Amino acid sequence: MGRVGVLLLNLGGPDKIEDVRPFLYNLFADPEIIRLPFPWLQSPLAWLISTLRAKRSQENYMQIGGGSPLRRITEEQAQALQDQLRQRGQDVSVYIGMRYWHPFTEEAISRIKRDQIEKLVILPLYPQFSISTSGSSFRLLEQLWEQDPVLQKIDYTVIPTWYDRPGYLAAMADLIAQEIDQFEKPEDVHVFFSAHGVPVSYVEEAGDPYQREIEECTSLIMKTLNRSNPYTLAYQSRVGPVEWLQPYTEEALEELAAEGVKNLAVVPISFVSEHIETLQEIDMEYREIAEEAGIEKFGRVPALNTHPIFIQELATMVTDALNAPSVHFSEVAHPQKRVKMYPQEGWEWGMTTSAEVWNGRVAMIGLIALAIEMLLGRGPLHAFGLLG
Ligand SMILES: C=CC1=C(C)c2cc3[nH]c(cc4nc(cc5[nH]c(cc1n2)c(C)c5CCC(=O)O)C(CCC(=O)O)=C4C)c(C)c3C=C
Ligand SMILES: [Fe+2]
Repeated sequence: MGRVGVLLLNLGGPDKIEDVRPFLYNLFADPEIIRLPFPWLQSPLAWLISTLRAKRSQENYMQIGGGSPLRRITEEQAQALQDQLRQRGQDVSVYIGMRYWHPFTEEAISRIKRDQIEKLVILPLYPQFSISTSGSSFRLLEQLWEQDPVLQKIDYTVIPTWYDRPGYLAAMADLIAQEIDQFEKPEDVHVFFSAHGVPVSYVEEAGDPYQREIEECTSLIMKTLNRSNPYTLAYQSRVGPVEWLQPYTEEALEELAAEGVKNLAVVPISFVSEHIETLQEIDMEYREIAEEAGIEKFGRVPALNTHPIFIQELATMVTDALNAPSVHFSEVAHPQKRVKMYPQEGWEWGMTTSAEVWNGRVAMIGLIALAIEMLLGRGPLHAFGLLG
Protein backbone atom coordinates (compact mmCIF):
# COMPACT_ATOMS: atom_id res chain seq x y z
CA MET A 1 0.00 0.00 0.00
CA GLY A 2 1.33 3.51 -0.82
CA ARG A 3 1.14 6.53 1.49
CA VAL A 4 -2.00 6.26 3.64
CA GLY A 5 -4.06 9.15 5.01
CA VAL A 6 -7.16 9.49 7.19
CA LEU A 7 -9.38 12.52 6.71
CA LEU A 8 -11.48 13.33 9.78
CA LEU A 9 -14.54 15.42 8.90
CA ASN A 10 -16.14 17.77 11.37
CA LEU A 11 -18.32 20.85 11.57
CA GLY A 12 -15.82 23.43 12.84
CA GLY A 13 -16.53 26.26 15.22
CA PRO A 14 -15.47 29.88 15.69
CA ASP A 15 -12.08 30.08 17.43
CA LYS A 16 -12.75 33.60 18.68
CA ILE A 17 -15.67 35.97 19.02
CA GLU A 18 -14.97 37.85 15.74
CA ASP A 19 -15.23 34.53 13.90
CA VAL A 20 -18.85 33.94 14.95
CA ARG A 21 -20.59 35.91 12.20
CA PRO A 22 -18.49 34.59 9.27
CA PHE A 23 -18.79 31.06 10.73
CA LEU A 24 -22.59 31.44 10.81
CA TYR A 25 -22.52 32.80 7.26
CA ASN A 26 -20.66 29.70 6.05
CA LEU A 27 -23.14 27.47 7.85
CA PHE A 28 -26.28 29.13 6.45
CA ALA A 29 -24.74 29.40 2.96
CA ASP A 30 -24.70 25.59 2.84
CA PRO A 31 -27.65 24.29 0.78
CA GLU A 32 -27.69 21.15 2.97
CA ILE A 33 -28.61 23.44 5.92
CA ILE A 34 -31.05 25.74 4.11
CA ARG A 35 -32.07 24.61 0.66
CA LEU A 36 -33.64 27.21 -1.61
CA PRO A 37 -35.08 26.76 -5.09
CA PHE A 38 -33.04 29.73 -6.36
CA PRO A 39 -29.30 29.33 -5.72
CA TRP A 40 -28.76 33.09 -6.12
CA LEU A 41 -30.85 33.66 -2.97
CA GLN A 42 -28.54 31.50 -0.82
CA SER A 43 -25.78 34.06 -0.17
CA PRO A 44 -28.02 37.07 0.59
CA LEU A 45 -30.18 34.96 2.90
CA ALA A 46 -27.10 33.50 4.64
CA TRP A 47 -25.79 37.05 5.07
CA LEU A 48 -29.10 38.17 6.54
CA ILE A 49 -29.59 35.25 8.95
CA SER A 50 -25.96 35.29 10.13
CA THR A 51 -26.14 39.04 10.74
CA LEU A 52 -29.41 38.74 12.66
CA ARG A 53 -28.23 35.73 14.70
CA ALA A 54 -24.64 36.83 15.38
CA LYS A 55 -25.26 38.83 18.56
CA ARG A 56 -27.15 36.08 20.37
CA SER A 57 -24.69 33.46 19.22
CA GLN A 58 -21.71 35.60 20.31
CA GLU A 59 -23.24 35.99 23.77
CA ASN A 60 -23.44 32.21 24.04
CA TYR A 61 -19.82 31.77 22.89
CA MET A 62 -18.78 34.45 25.45
CA GLN A 63 -20.24 32.23 28.17
CA ILE A 64 -17.88 29.40 27.23
CA GLY A 65 -14.73 31.52 27.05
CA GLY A 66 -15.21 33.41 23.76
CA GLY A 67 -14.89 30.59 21.21
CA SER A 68 -15.50 26.96 20.35
CA PRO A 69 -13.18 24.26 21.77
CA LEU A 70 -13.89 22.12 18.70
CA ARG A 71 -10.65 22.71 16.84
CA ARG A 72 -8.47 21.92 19.88
CA ILE A 73 -10.42 18.76 20.74
CA THR A 74 -10.51 17.53 17.13
CA GLU A 75 -6.73 18.06 16.91
CA GLU A 76 -6.28 16.01 20.09
CA GLN A 77 -8.48 13.25 18.63
CA ALA A 78 -6.50 13.29 15.36
CA GLN A 79 -3.19 13.04 17.22
CA ALA A 80 -4.47 10.22 19.45
CA LEU A 81 -5.78 8.32 16.41
CA GLN A 82 -2.50 8.74 14.53
CA ASP A 83 -0.54 7.50 17.58
CA GLN A 84 -2.89 4.53 17.96
CA LEU A 85 -2.56 3.55 14.29
CA ARG A 86 1.23 3.90 14.39
CA GLN A 87 1.33 1.71 17.52
CA ARG A 88 -0.48 -0.90 15.43
CA GLY A 89 2.26 -0.65 12.80
CA GLN A 90 0.17 1.40 10.36
CA ASP A 91 2.10 4.44 9.11
CA VAL A 92 -0.80 6.82 8.60
CA SER A 93 -1.13 10.63 8.52
CA VAL A 94 -4.35 12.03 9.96
CA TYR A 95 -5.88 15.25 8.53
CA ILE A 96 -8.79 17.40 9.75
CA GLY A 97 -11.34 18.90 7.34
CA MET A 98 -13.93 21.21 8.92
CA ARG A 99 -17.08 22.14 7.00
CA TYR A 100 -17.63 25.72 8.22
CA TRP A 101 -14.40 26.95 9.82
CA HIS A 102 -10.63 26.43 9.92
CA PRO A 103 -9.02 24.13 9.06
CA PHE A 104 -11.47 23.95 6.15
CA THR A 105 -11.96 20.73 4.17
CA GLU A 106 -10.29 22.44 1.19
CA GLU A 107 -7.18 23.11 3.35
CA ALA A 108 -7.03 19.43 4.37
CA ILE A 109 -7.33 18.40 0.71
CA SER A 110 -4.38 20.67 -0.22
CA ARG A 111 -2.26 19.00 2.48
CA ILE A 112 -3.33 15.53 1.32
CA LYS A 113 -2.24 16.42 -2.23
CA ARG A 114 1.02 17.98 -1.02
CA ASP A 115 1.82 14.79 0.95
CA GLN A 116 1.01 12.66 -2.12
CA ILE A 117 -1.41 10.43 -0.24
CA GLU A 118 -2.35 7.43 -2.38
CA LYS A 119 -4.91 5.67 -0.17
CA LEU A 120 -7.38 7.74 1.89
CA VAL A 121 -9.96 6.77 4.50
CA ILE A 122 -12.65 9.43 5.01
CA LEU A 123 -14.13 9.29 8.48
CA PRO A 124 -16.78 11.80 9.67
CA LEU A 125 -16.71 12.50 13.41
CA TYR A 126 -20.49 12.15 13.50
CA PRO A 127 -21.57 8.67 14.68
CA GLN A 128 -24.96 8.95 12.95
CA PHE A 129 -25.43 10.04 9.33
CA SER A 130 -27.42 13.19 8.58
CA ILE A 131 -27.80 15.01 5.28
CA SER A 132 -26.96 18.18 7.24
CA THR A 133 -23.64 16.93 8.66
CA SER A 134 -21.73 14.00 7.10
CA GLY A 135 -23.90 14.32 3.97
CA SER A 136 -22.92 17.96 3.51
CA SER A 137 -19.20 17.17 3.85
CA PHE A 138 -19.47 14.24 1.40
CA ARG A 139 -21.21 16.50 -1.13
CA LEU A 140 -18.42 19.06 -0.85
CA LEU A 141 -15.75 16.38 -1.28
CA GLU A 142 -17.60 14.90 -4.23
CA GLN A 143 -17.51 18.34 -5.92
CA LEU A 144 -13.79 18.75 -5.17
CA TRP A 145 -13.13 15.30 -6.65
CA GLU A 146 -15.13 16.06 -9.79
CA GLN A 147 -13.01 19.17 -10.47
CA ASP A 148 -9.56 17.73 -9.73
CA PRO A 149 -7.78 15.02 -11.75
CA VAL A 150 -5.06 14.74 -9.05
CA LEU A 151 -7.68 13.80 -6.45
CA GLN A 152 -9.25 11.33 -8.87
CA LYS A 153 -6.03 9.29 -8.71
CA ILE A 154 -6.40 8.78 -4.94
CA ASP A 155 -7.89 5.46 -3.95
CA TYR A 156 -10.38 6.63 -1.31
CA THR A 157 -13.04 5.01 0.81
CA VAL A 158 -15.77 6.54 2.97
CA ILE A 159 -17.10 5.38 6.36
CA PRO A 160 -20.63 6.83 6.18
CA THR A 161 -21.95 5.95 9.63
CA TRP A 162 -20.72 4.07 12.71
CA TYR A 163 -23.24 4.54 15.56
CA ASP A 164 -23.40 0.77 16.16
CA ARG A 165 -19.66 0.04 16.51
CA PRO A 166 -18.91 -1.89 19.71
CA GLY A 167 -16.05 0.37 20.90
CA TYR A 168 -18.16 3.50 20.48
CA LEU A 169 -21.06 1.93 22.41
CA ALA A 170 -18.69 0.66 25.13
CA ALA A 171 -17.04 4.08 25.57
CA MET A 172 -20.45 5.80 25.81
CA ALA A 173 -21.68 3.19 28.32
CA ASP A 174 -18.50 3.64 30.36
CA LEU A 175 -19.00 7.43 30.62
CA ILE A 176 -22.69 7.00 31.55
CA ALA A 177 -21.86 4.41 34.23
CA GLN A 178 -19.21 6.71 35.72
CA GLU A 179 -21.73 9.57 35.90
CA ILE A 180 -24.66 7.66 37.39
CA ASP A 181 -22.40 5.99 39.97
CA GLN A 182 -21.80 9.43 41.44
CA PHE A 183 -25.46 9.66 42.50
CA GLU A 184 -26.56 8.45 45.92
CA LYS A 185 -28.90 5.86 44.36
CA PRO A 186 -27.48 5.09 40.87
CA GLU A 187 -30.40 2.76 40.03
CA ASP A 188 -32.89 5.66 40.37
CA VAL A 189 -31.13 7.97 37.92
CA HIS A 190 -33.06 8.76 34.73
CA VAL A 191 -30.77 8.64 31.69
CA PHE A 192 -31.69 11.51 29.36
CA PHE A 193 -30.25 11.36 25.82
CA SER A 194 -30.21 14.75 24.12
CA ALA A 195 -29.54 14.55 20.39
CA HIS A 196 -29.01 17.50 18.08
CA GLY A 197 -32.27 17.98 16.16
CA VAL A 198 -32.93 18.34 12.44
CA PRO A 199 -36.07 19.65 10.71
CA VAL A 200 -38.77 16.95 10.39
CA SER A 201 -38.76 17.46 6.60
CA TYR A 202 -35.21 16.07 6.42
CA VAL A 203 -36.44 12.75 7.74
CA GLU A 204 -39.94 12.60 6.25
CA GLU A 205 -39.33 14.14 2.83
CA ALA A 206 -35.61 13.81 2.16
CA GLY A 207 -35.19 10.34 3.65
CA ASP A 208 -32.51 11.34 6.17
CA PRO A 209 -31.74 8.17 8.22
CA TYR A 210 -30.64 10.36 11.16
CA GLN A 211 -33.66 9.86 13.46
CA ARG A 212 -33.67 6.07 12.97
CA GLU A 213 -29.94 5.86 13.63
CA ILE A 214 -30.24 8.03 16.76
CA GLU A 215 -33.06 5.85 18.09
CA GLU A 216 -31.17 2.62 17.41
CA CYS A 217 -28.01 4.10 18.86
CA THR A 218 -29.61 5.07 22.20
CA SER A 219 -31.18 1.64 22.50
CA LEU A 220 -27.81 -0.06 21.76
CA ILE A 221 -26.03 2.14 24.32
CA MET A 222 -28.60 1.19 26.98
CA LYS A 223 -28.14 -2.51 26.13
CA THR A 224 -24.37 -2.10 26.42
CA LEU A 225 -24.78 -0.25 29.73
CA ASN A 226 -26.77 -3.26 30.94
CA ARG A 227 -28.51 -1.52 33.84
CA SER A 228 -32.20 -1.13 34.53
CA ASN A 229 -32.30 2.69 34.58
CA PRO A 230 -35.22 4.31 32.73
CA TYR A 231 -34.27 6.46 29.74
CA THR A 232 -35.64 9.17 27.46
CA LEU A 233 -34.55 10.54 24.09
CA ALA A 234 -35.18 14.18 23.11
CA TYR A 235 -33.84 16.66 20.53
CA GLN A 236 -32.12 19.98 21.19
CA SER A 237 -30.85 23.11 19.39
CA ARG A 238 -33.64 23.84 16.95
CA VAL A 239 -33.21 26.89 14.72
CA GLY A 240 -35.83 28.83 12.73
CA PRO A 241 -39.59 28.59 12.30
CA VAL A 242 -40.07 25.05 10.95
CA GLU A 243 -40.93 21.90 12.89
CA TRP A 244 -37.91 19.94 14.16
CA LEU A 245 -37.73 16.41 15.52
CA GLN A 246 -39.64 16.00 18.78
CA PRO A 247 -39.80 15.78 21.74
CA TYR A 248 -37.84 18.98 22.26
CA THR A 249 -35.30 18.71 25.08
CA GLU A 250 -36.66 21.61 27.16
CA GLU A 251 -40.22 20.24 27.05
CA ALA A 252 -39.14 16.67 27.83
CA LEU A 253 -37.17 17.91 30.86
CA GLU A 254 -40.23 19.74 32.20
CA GLU A 255 -42.43 16.69 31.62
CA LEU A 256 -40.06 14.37 33.49
CA ALA A 257 -39.87 16.82 36.39
CA ALA A 258 -43.69 16.97 36.44
CA GLU A 259 -43.75 13.15 36.63
CA GLY A 260 -41.60 13.35 39.77
CA VAL A 261 -38.13 12.51 38.36
CA LYS A 262 -35.49 14.08 40.63
CA ASN A 263 -32.16 12.69 39.38
CA LEU A 264 -31.04 13.05 35.81
CA ALA A 265 -27.93 12.16 33.82
CA VAL A 266 -27.97 14.05 30.51
CA VAL A 267 -26.09 12.36 27.63
CA PRO A 268 -25.19 14.38 24.50
CA ILE A 269 -25.58 11.79 21.76
CA SER A 270 -24.93 13.12 18.25
CA PHE A 271 -21.47 14.57 18.60
CA VAL A 272 -18.21 13.22 20.01
CA SER A 273 -16.61 16.44 21.37
CA GLU A 274 -17.56 19.08 23.87
CA HIS A 275 -18.90 22.14 22.03
CA ILE A 276 -21.20 25.10 22.50
CA GLU A 277 -24.32 22.94 22.66
CA THR A 278 -22.97 20.81 25.51
CA LEU A 279 -21.08 23.51 27.42
CA GLN A 280 -23.60 26.33 27.08
CA GLU A 281 -26.97 24.91 26.01
CA ILE A 282 -27.03 21.76 28.17
CA ASP A 283 -24.81 22.83 31.08
CA MET A 284 -26.36 26.28 31.46
CA GLU A 285 -29.73 26.69 29.71
CA TYR A 286 -31.21 23.20 30.12
CA ARG A 287 -29.80 22.85 33.65
CA GLU A 288 -31.66 26.01 34.66
CA ILE A 289 -34.91 24.84 33.03
CA ALA A 290 -34.63 21.41 34.70
CA GLU A 291 -33.82 22.78 38.14
CA GLU A 292 -36.62 25.33 37.99
CA ALA A 293 -38.98 22.49 37.04
CA GLY A 294 -37.96 20.47 40.12
CA ILE A 295 -35.00 18.26 39.10
CA GLU A 296 -32.76 18.06 42.18
CA LYS A 297 -29.55 16.67 40.67
CA PHE A 298 -28.71 17.40 37.04
CA GLY A 299 -25.67 15.38 36.05
CA ARG A 300 -24.08 15.64 32.62
CA VAL A 301 -22.20 12.83 30.93
CA PRO A 302 -19.07 14.26 29.24
CA ALA A 303 -18.50 13.97 25.51
CA LEU A 304 -16.13 11.24 24.34
CA ASN A 305 -13.27 13.58 23.33
CA THR A 306 -10.18 11.30 23.52
CA HIS A 307 -11.68 8.46 25.55
CA PRO A 308 -9.17 5.60 24.95
CA ILE A 309 -11.81 2.98 24.02
CA PHE A 310 -13.29 5.43 21.52
CA ILE A 311 -9.91 6.21 19.95
CA GLN A 312 -9.17 2.48 19.68
CA GLU A 313 -12.50 2.01 17.89
CA LEU A 314 -11.68 4.83 15.44
CA ALA A 315 -8.38 3.06 14.69
CA THR A 316 -10.18 -0.26 14.18
CA MET A 317 -12.67 1.38 11.80
CA VAL A 318 -9.76 2.76 9.76
CA THR A 319 -7.95 -0.59 9.53
CA ASP A 320 -11.22 -2.39 8.70
CA ALA A 321 -11.96 0.16 5.95
CA LEU A 322 -8.47 -0.29 4.47
CA ASN A 323 -9.13 -4.03 4.16
CA ALA A 324 -12.70 -3.78 2.80
CA PRO A 325 -13.98 -2.90 -0.70
CA SER A 326 -13.99 0.90 -1.24
CA VAL A 327 -17.15 2.93 -0.63
CA HIS A 328 -17.51 6.04 -2.87
CA PHE A 329 -19.33 9.37 -2.46
CA SER A 330 -21.91 8.43 -5.09
CA GLU A 331 -23.08 5.64 -2.76
CA VAL A 332 -23.49 7.84 0.33
CA ALA A 333 -23.79 11.55 -0.49
CA HIS A 334 -27.23 11.78 -2.04
CA PRO A 335 -30.48 11.96 -0.11
CA GLN A 336 -33.23 9.88 -1.70
CA LYS A 337 -35.47 12.84 -2.30
CA ARG A 338 -35.06 16.57 -2.42
CA VAL A 339 -34.76 18.31 0.97
CA LYS A 340 -37.63 20.62 1.77
CA MET A 341 -37.18 23.15 4.53
CA TYR A 342 -40.75 24.40 4.19
CA PRO A 343 -43.86 22.53 3.04
CA GLN A 344 -44.53 24.99 0.20
CA GLU A 345 -40.95 25.10 -0.95
CA GLY A 346 -41.31 23.44 -4.34
CA TRP A 347 -41.92 26.06 -7.05
CA GLU A 348 -45.04 25.88 -9.18
CA TRP A 349 -45.88 28.39 -11.90
CA GLY A 350 -49.19 30.29 -11.89
CA MET A 351 -51.47 31.67 -9.15
CA THR A 352 -50.48 28.91 -6.76
CA THR A 353 -49.88 28.69 -3.00
CA SER A 354 -46.21 28.26 -3.65
CA ALA A 355 -46.08 31.47 -5.71
CA GLU A 356 -47.86 33.36 -2.92
CA VAL A 357 -45.52 31.98 -0.29
CA TRP A 358 -42.43 32.85 -2.31
CA ASN A 359 -43.68 36.33 -3.18
CA GLY A 360 -44.35 36.85 0.53
CA ARG A 361 -40.88 35.66 1.49
CA VAL A 362 -39.10 37.81 -1.05
CA ALA A 363 -41.13 40.80 0.16
CA MET A 364 -40.26 39.97 3.80
CA ILE A 365 -36.56 39.76 2.95
CA GLY A 366 -36.82 43.15 1.24
CA LEU A 367 -38.61 44.70 4.22
CA ILE A 368 -36.13 43.29 6.76
CA ALA A 369 -33.23 44.46 4.62
CA LEU A 370 -34.71 47.94 4.41
CA ALA A 371 -35.35 48.03 8.18
CA ILE A 372 -31.72 47.04 8.92
CA GLU A 373 -30.48 49.61 6.44
CA MET A 374 -32.55 52.35 8.08
CA LEU A 375 -31.60 51.35 11.65
CA LEU A 376 -27.89 50.79 11.17
CA GLY A 377 -27.14 53.06 8.23
CA ARG A 378 -25.46 49.98 6.72
CA GLY A 379 -27.05 46.84 5.49
CA PRO A 380 -27.57 44.41 2.66
CA LEU A 381 -27.98 47.09 0.02
CA HIS A 382 -24.55 48.51 0.92
CA ALA A 383 -23.09 45.03 1.12
CA PHE A 384 -24.33 44.18 -2.37
CA GLY A 385 -23.00 47.50 -3.62
CA LEU A 386 -26.51 48.81 -4.39
CA LEU A 387 -25.98 51.84 -2.16
CA GLY A 388 -22.71 53.77 -1.87
C1 LIG B 1 -24.93 15.86 14.59
C2 LIG B 1 -24.84 17.07 14.96
C3 LIG B 1 -25.46 18.22 14.28
C4 LIG B 1 -26.57 18.30 13.44
C5 LIG B 1 -27.47 17.19 12.96
C6 LIG B 1 -26.72 19.69 13.08
C7 LIG B 1 -27.73 20.20 12.26
C8 LIG B 1 -28.02 21.56 12.15
N1 LIG B 1 -27.40 22.63 12.80
C9 LIG B 1 -27.98 23.82 12.45
C10 LIG B 1 -27.64 25.11 12.89
C11 LIG B 1 -26.55 25.44 13.73
N2 LIG B 1 -25.63 24.56 14.26
C12 LIG B 1 -24.71 25.27 14.99
C13 LIG B 1 -23.66 24.76 15.71
C14 LIG B 1 -23.36 23.41 15.80
N3 LIG B 1 -24.04 22.36 15.22
C15 LIG B 1 -23.45 21.18 15.57
C16 LIG B 1 -23.84 19.88 15.23
C17 LIG B 1 -24.94 19.55 14.43
N4 LIG B 1 -25.71 20.38 13.69
C18 LIG B 1 -22.32 21.52 16.40
C19 LIG B 1 -21.37 20.53 16.97
C20 LIG B 1 -22.27 22.90 16.54
C21 LIG B 1 -21.32 23.72 17.40
C22 LIG B 1 -19.99 24.07 16.85
C23 LIG B 1 -19.20 24.81 17.91
O1 LIG B 1 -18.99 26.00 17.71
O2 LIG B 1 -18.83 24.26 18.93
C24 LIG B 1 -25.02 26.66 14.93
C25 LIG B 1 -24.18 27.78 15.53
C26 LIG B 1 -24.33 27.98 16.99
C27 LIG B 1 -25.55 28.78 17.26
O3 LIG B 1 -25.66 29.92 16.80
O4 LIG B 1 -26.46 28.21 17.88
C28 LIG B 1 -26.16 26.77 14.16
C29 LIG B 1 -26.88 28.05 13.80
C30 LIG B 1 -29.00 23.49 11.52
C31 LIG B 1 -29.91 24.53 10.89
C32 LIG B 1 -29.02 22.10 11.34
C33 LIG B 1 -29.86 21.24 10.47
C34 LIG B 1 -30.49 21.62 9.42
FE1 LIG C 1 -25.90 22.48 14.29
